[in-house]
Amino acid sequence: MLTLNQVQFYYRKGQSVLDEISFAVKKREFLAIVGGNGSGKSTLAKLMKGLLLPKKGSVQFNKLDTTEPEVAADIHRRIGIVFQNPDDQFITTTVTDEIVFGMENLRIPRDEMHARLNLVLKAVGLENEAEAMPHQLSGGQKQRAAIAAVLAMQPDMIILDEATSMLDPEGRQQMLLIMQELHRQGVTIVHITHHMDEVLHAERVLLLHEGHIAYDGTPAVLFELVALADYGLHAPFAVRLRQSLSKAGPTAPLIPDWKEWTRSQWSMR
Ligand SMILES: Nc1ncnc2c1ncn2[C@@H]1O[C@H](COP(=O)(O)OP(=O)(O)OP(=O)(O)O)[C@@H](O)[C@H]1O
Repeated sequence: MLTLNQVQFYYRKGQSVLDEISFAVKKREFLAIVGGNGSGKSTLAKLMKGLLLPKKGSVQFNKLDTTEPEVAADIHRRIGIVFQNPDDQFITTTVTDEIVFGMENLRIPRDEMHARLNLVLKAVGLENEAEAMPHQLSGGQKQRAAIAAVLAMQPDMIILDEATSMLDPEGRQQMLLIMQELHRQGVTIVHITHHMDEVLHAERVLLLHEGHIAYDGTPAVLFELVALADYGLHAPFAVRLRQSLSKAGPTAPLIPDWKEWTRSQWSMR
């Protein structure tokens, strides 16, 4: 569906941000992309959406190069993106207008637009906020409104670029449930995050480090075999707890020494 082949990108010549990036996102896949600060995740998201073009190599959507002008319009409709800061993505004054805006650009007939509007509001649980102004919404509601606006275009793929990072635990949980449901319905999901517990929901994870792919595989193997601390990351709480308990062996007390355990977790960071 989306193929990156030997991609290199820099903002300033001689200062490569991404190098030799090759991977393919398969249709209906749930892919997570993780990496420390400045590892190139957002840059990669923009290359995948065709908002940036590679300096070397190629990004192809359904075998067509993102450098081709006619491919840009197709990608605009078929790959949606939701960014980190919900306040940066609203251009209209109500949730409904925000959702309708993209559809008007696509010249969707009025009846169809109305049907899609109701569908996407329901999908993200914002039926009662249809006429609300975006700035009146909570952080989680804003991100759900942003997803609804993207969904109304009926994309094949949604890229969420740290879209959960500014949300409280409940907001994050709701977003994860929406991602899982969309994935179940056949939408390809690319979830960029630094919350490692969210990676557990993905089928596959890419670890970016200093502009290179350091790992491409299942979350289970990543947590089991990769020294995440070397990449400025640490495994989810549940995985670390299990590893600590299994290290302690079968004779370990049922209630672990929490003080000792917490100390060891902090020293891993
Ligand atoms: N518009 C820009 N102009 C110049 N340099 C940039 C620009 N955007 C990003 N960079 C640089 O590119 C590198 C990768 O940044 P990017 O935002 O892609 O990383 P990231 O992994 O998403 O980081 P974070 O997790 O901190 O958001 C960083 O060194 C950053 O300073």
